[in-house]
Order: sequence, then C-alpha cells, then structure tokens
Amino acid sequence: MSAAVKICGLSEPESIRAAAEAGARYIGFVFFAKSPRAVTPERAAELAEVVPVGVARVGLFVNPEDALLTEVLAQVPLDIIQLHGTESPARVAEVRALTGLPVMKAVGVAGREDLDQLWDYGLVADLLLVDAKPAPDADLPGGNGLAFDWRLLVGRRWLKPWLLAGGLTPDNVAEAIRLTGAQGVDVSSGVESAPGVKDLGKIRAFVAAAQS
Ligand SMILES: O=C(O)c1ccccc1NCC(=O)[C@H](O)[C@H](O)COP(=O)(O)O
Repeated sequence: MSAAVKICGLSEPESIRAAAEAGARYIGFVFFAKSPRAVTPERAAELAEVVPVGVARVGLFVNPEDALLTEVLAQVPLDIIQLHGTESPARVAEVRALTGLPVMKAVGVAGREDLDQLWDYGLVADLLLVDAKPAPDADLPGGNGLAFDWRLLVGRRWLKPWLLAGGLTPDNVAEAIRLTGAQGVDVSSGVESAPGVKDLGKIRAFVAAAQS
C-alpha cells in the first residue's frame, strides 16, 4: 500500500528539492522557536518558493496566537496549517476560520484512551496527524523520534484522512503502513543526521519505502 508522505522541519532548499523530487506530497515548516528545525517567516518565504506546484506547504504551529498566524501568513504562502499543541476542537475551528486554510490537527497517542479525541477533532479538522505522545518532560511536543504501539490503530477509522507519525524511519515505515493502513506518513528526525539537519539520502529512502 502506498501512502502520501509529509517531510517535516525542512530548512534548506536542497532538502525541499530532494523531498519533492522523491515524491513527497507535503513539506512542513516549523514556526516554533524552541525547535532545532524552526524557521523565521522570512526564511520560510524564501523556502516556499522552492516548493513545486502540487506539493503542499504546511506551516506547523504550537498553540499559536492569532497575531502569529496573521504575521506568518502575511509573508509565507502556506497551503495547510498544522496545529501541534493542545488546541481544542473549538480552537481548530477558529484557526480554520481565521486563516481560511485547511487545518491538520496532531493528536498524541500513548494508549487506547488517547484515540477517542480523534473523533472530536475529525469533526472540525481537515486532516488528522496521529503522532506519538511526548513524555511529560519532553522539550518538544513533536519531532522526538518516539514511536508508539501501532497495533492500537489496527482497524481504526476516523472522519477525516489521517497521517501516521512518530519514530518513523526508512527502515520501519513500510511495515507501519502495512500494519495500520495509514493513508499518509509524516517524518522529521527519522530522516536527519543530527537534530535539525536533514539527510538527503534518508529522505529519498523514506519516500521510496513509503511508496513501495
Ligand atoms: O519537528 C519539530 O521540531 C516539532 C516541534 C514542535 C512541534 C512539533 C514538531 N514536529 C511535528 C511533526 O510533524 C513531526 O514530523 C512528527 O512529530 C514526527 O516526528 P519524528 O518522530 O521525529 O519523525
């Protein structure tokens, strides 16, 4: 089964080109200052020009205020907003209305009890991102290279298309898709050689494995 691929946390033109040429469907820019993958709006505006038509530019935010969304969107042509914090379903709906863009809502999963909220978010978000729930003391809410038990997702369906994330690598992504039936996959640290440094060979290998 072939899945749509999102490569997150890109900050160099070369890695964007490599991802797009390999067949990635989504390119993620991180607007969260604490992340080693963070980009400024000015840098993201330059990078967005490198993204070919047909590849969606995803802006990742963590509990953003309206002012930040407005500031970034005034400079960067984004296609999708990714919310990766503790935004409620009502806030997801607000961000959709404010930005006029589709919203991908990330939900952290550690156990079965975390899955129910995907129904609620499916009512208001356009896409769902089922990611590993970070440890309580983690510095970042995502991009930690942490996997969860994919068997929790077997036979699960939600109201909106969903991507699987969390600890995916070129070596395990095909098995993750086979087991869960994920329609899409998202990776960040699994295609890096160091935090925030994307590895072009790993990007190509990841996309090829996800589409094999
Ligand atoms: O990637 C980051 O630095 C990041 C920072 C703050 C919030 C979310 C972040 N990443 C979210 C993503 O979409 C990642 O691709 C996803 O969590 C998977 O990460 P990884 O396990 O490293 O592949």
